[in-house]
Amino acid sequence: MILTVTLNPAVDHTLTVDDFPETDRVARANAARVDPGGKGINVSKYLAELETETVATGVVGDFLGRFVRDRLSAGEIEGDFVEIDGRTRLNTTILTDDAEFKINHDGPRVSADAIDDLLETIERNAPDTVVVGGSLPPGLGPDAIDRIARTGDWETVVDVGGSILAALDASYALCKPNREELAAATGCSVRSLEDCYDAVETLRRMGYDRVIASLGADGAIMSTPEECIHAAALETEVVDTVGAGDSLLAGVLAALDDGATDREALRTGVAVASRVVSVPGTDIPPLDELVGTTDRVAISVSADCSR
Ligand SMILES: O=P(O)(O)OC[C@@]1(O)O[C@H](CO)[C@@H](O)[C@@H]1O
Repeated sequence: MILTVTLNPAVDHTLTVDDFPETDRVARANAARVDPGGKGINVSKYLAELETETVATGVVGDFLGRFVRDRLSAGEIEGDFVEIDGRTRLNTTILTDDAEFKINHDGPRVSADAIDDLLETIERNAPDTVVVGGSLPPGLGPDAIDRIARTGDWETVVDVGGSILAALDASYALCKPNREELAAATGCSVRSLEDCYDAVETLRRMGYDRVIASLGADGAIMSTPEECIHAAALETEVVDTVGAGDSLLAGVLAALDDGATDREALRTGVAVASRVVSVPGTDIPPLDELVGTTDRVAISVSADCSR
């Protein structure tokens, strides 16, 4: 079972406007939606839609925390959260015809005691894999993630910011940086695809067994001890990129859990992400239509990333 940990969950508020707000004018949104979010929670949402067994954990509080719990259970996504005194944050996305703006709140203060409760929760669920996703709320440092990785014999996967990736020092089976996070974690320039290959290798040398870099329109790279795979993105009409990286990771993990090879798993991840960017918010589109699209994901393979 794949358990996800979101240390800083969010309610994602997505507003669609015709024109972006101007100074001193009220902008009117013609569509709005709210979704339970935060990177780990999104991974669980997509895993559940892909029929992979998952439990979402993390720390939630107050009415927005209740919303996260309630919406997950209404969607039949198993949750097992630790309650805190603070209020789960509200993150806002504004979509216009041709642009996307995202404002993320820091989130409530979380104490180290909440991590003790969380560790108990994780152990009780006996996962094979633990995915820690998203930012750290005020009060917690990278050592909270290292504690999670060191507590059990599960494999730990991280989808966290670049500075956190650089600071972690437990053993990690996989990390999934985006382009910005790759640059921040390694100090490498990541303008070209070649730069990304180099940065991915640097990250593997920093101790991550596998690295999957999500590169938006440039697709994704997966580097393993055996090979380095690039998968091109599928052409699709992009409505909202929020959650794209989470869905790529969920697609890869679901396929690996089903016994797929790394190459097939990366193709599935890219196909899932290409579908998810076609809907607003961190909504879960039906993913059964994926059949057939994974074959369309073009891949190229090399013996290693350092070419
Ligand atoms: O502030 P963080 O934790 O880095 O990111 C939080 C977030 O932007 O990530 C998800 C999309 O990946 C959203 O559901 C959520 O609002």
